[in-house]
Amino acid sequence: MNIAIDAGNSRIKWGVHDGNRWLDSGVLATADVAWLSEAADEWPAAARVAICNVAGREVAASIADLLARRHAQVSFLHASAEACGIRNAYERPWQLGADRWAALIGARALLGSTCLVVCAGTATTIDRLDASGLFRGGLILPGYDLMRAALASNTAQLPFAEGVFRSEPRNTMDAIVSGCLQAQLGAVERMFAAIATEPGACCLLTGGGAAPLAAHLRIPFQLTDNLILSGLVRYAESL
Ligand SMILES: Nc1ncnc2c1ncn2[C@@H]1O[C@H](COP(=O)(O)OP(=O)(O)O)[C@@H](O)[C@H]1O
Ligand SMILES: CC(C)(COP(=O)(O)O)[C@@H](O)C(=O)NCCC(=O)O
Ligand SMILES: [K+]
Repeated sequence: MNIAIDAGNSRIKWGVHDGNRWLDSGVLATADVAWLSEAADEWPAAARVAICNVAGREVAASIADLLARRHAQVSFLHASAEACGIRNAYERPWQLGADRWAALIGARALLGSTCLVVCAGTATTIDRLDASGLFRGGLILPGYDLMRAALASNTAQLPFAEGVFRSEPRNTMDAIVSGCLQAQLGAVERMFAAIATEPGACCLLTGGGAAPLAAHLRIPFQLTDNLILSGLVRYAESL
């Protein structure tokens, strides 16, 4: 039995996996990390726990503390030069976010072909994994909600926009929504253009902000819930 915990900048996602399927899962705001202990009370005590955390030391310490009282086998995943059949071409491999590393491990377990791994969370990351298992590099940009929030908080006239995606927006709300979405989509599609001719090239899309991107992407893609959690299970199984 494995428990996977993905602590992101907005939300903590967790799941209990029995080797074949997810038995239980949940989501909470990262600010409410203390509530994770309620969920942990229900987890099987003998399970291995694998965690990726990009939400800072305090969140890591809170999670480690609440698990120490319940689970003996707790491992935090950190990016490295190589793990689970993936090699990391980052200049400083350990600098790569642990969530991106977990997503790459999850992607490799799902596909053997070249792919783009897109995690649409607080930030959007767009990572290139080749058919040999080499992570070649990737992009970090503000997520779609963060882009809209940045406009709202740094301009006098722009609100946090709830508009409609249009090719030729003719009001402020639609212009913001369309601009921020086009920025996300354009980055993904431009990165995909570099791998499009490779056999089986595909884009895996995950994260809380995946749906608005999925609605408009013009490349072959798979929406994959739990990509990061699946990568964590794979990592836990490799220990
Ligand atoms: N119900 C929701 N609560 C919070 N965020 C949501 C919700 N639905 C969609 N989102 C979007 O999902 C993002 C968080 O996704 P997630 O993958 O959990 O990110 P992170 O790993 O950065 O915490 C938010 O920035 C927001 O854009
Ligand atoms: C890029 C991220 C902020 C994404 O975090 P998220 O949106 O999932 O909360 C996180 O993976 C991170 O802090 N990475 C470290 C820097 C890097 O990956 O190069
Ligand atoms: K992300």
